[in-house]
Amino acid sequence: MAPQPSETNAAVSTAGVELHYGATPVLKGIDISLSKGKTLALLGPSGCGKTTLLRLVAGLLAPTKGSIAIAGRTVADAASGAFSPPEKRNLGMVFQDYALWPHMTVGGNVSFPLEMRGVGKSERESRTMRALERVGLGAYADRRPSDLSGGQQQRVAIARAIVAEPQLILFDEPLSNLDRELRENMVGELAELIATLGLTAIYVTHDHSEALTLADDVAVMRGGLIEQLASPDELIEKPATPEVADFLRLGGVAELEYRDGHWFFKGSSLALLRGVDGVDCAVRVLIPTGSITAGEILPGTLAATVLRSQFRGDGHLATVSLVGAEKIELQVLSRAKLRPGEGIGLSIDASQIRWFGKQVYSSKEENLEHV
Ligand SMILES: Nc1ncnc2c1ncn2[C@@H]1O[C@H](COP(=O)(O)OP(=O)(O)OP(=O)(O)O)[C@@H](O)[C@H]1O
Repeated sequence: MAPQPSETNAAVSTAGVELHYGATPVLKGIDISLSKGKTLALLGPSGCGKTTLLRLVAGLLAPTKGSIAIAGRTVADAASGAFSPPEKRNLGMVFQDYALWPHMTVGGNVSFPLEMRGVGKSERESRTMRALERVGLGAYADRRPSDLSGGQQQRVAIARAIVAEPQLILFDEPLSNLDRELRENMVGELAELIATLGLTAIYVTHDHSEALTLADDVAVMRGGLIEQLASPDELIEKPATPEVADFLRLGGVAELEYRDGHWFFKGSSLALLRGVDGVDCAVRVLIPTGSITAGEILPGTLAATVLRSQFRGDGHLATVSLVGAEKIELQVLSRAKLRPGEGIGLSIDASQIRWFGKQVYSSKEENLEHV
């Protein structure tokens, strides 16, 4: 029997969804369930299948296998061939390029979905004004989109997406065309708007900070699969795999091997920790940025060389490589500006290291005095 969406009372659910282009699988079995009023971010590198999944939910593509339900109603099912087109799914959509009609006024753009639904003129006008006011553009109804800034145009697109009060809003990288400062402001505004209006939303992005700011749940995708689906707090506390930790830039991922009572950086004679239990094996670990203190090279610290450094608001975030294990790159937050090529000493708190693999080591390991 074909897999069915597991939670039929979810706002959106997918069960075993696959999408192939010819013989190439792009999505390889996606199961998600999103409750009403929640925001799910689809996060992952370019080409991992985020937009494809969004287009399947929108009804712009049909799954090769599996099924999709919106508000408990099956909208696509590969086994039975059932398929509802986008206009029957009661959705709002916001795209990266805004997709506003240049020949229409701002008000005309926003009221268009209501016209499509056959809403009468006076109700259309009042709902359009309400939607524009909600995004702070009440005074702009008679302007052309080309007279507005990028950020204002994207607000118009959001007003158009919410005007018909759809049960679900789909965002496809809506802020990626905006410059960094505007994007950072808009993330906060969008999060507030989603919360105030109680929207249920799916939000595609490749920007981890956008996803962690906006979403109740984040699906980290890789190669057509969901690597981990969890709340932002859980992802940060307990990334399931080194790939998730790396993608979320939680710190440096390193492979360690156990020899002679010590954990060495793989392929080097540089030991990170003293091990308590002697098990000859190799594991990958996350060394979180917050576990590292940078200072002078002193006895007891690990020597490192600064590769690059960027100011990020609460300090200088530097990428450093370890002397003696140059392939290992770690991220260090420093109050002082660090210059490329500069040598620094690192102290790493062993209790904060996250070990990936079957065994839990951290409580048994001890910091090593480096020389
Ligand atoms: N019409 C198509 N025909 C063949 N392959 C396609 C088609 N559309 C997308 N793909 C492939 O499917 C994969 C997933 O694409 P998708 O656009 O979903 O990725 P994405 O995670 O949204 O990436 P990006 O962030 O770059 O938009 C990519 O390898 C892409 O090349």
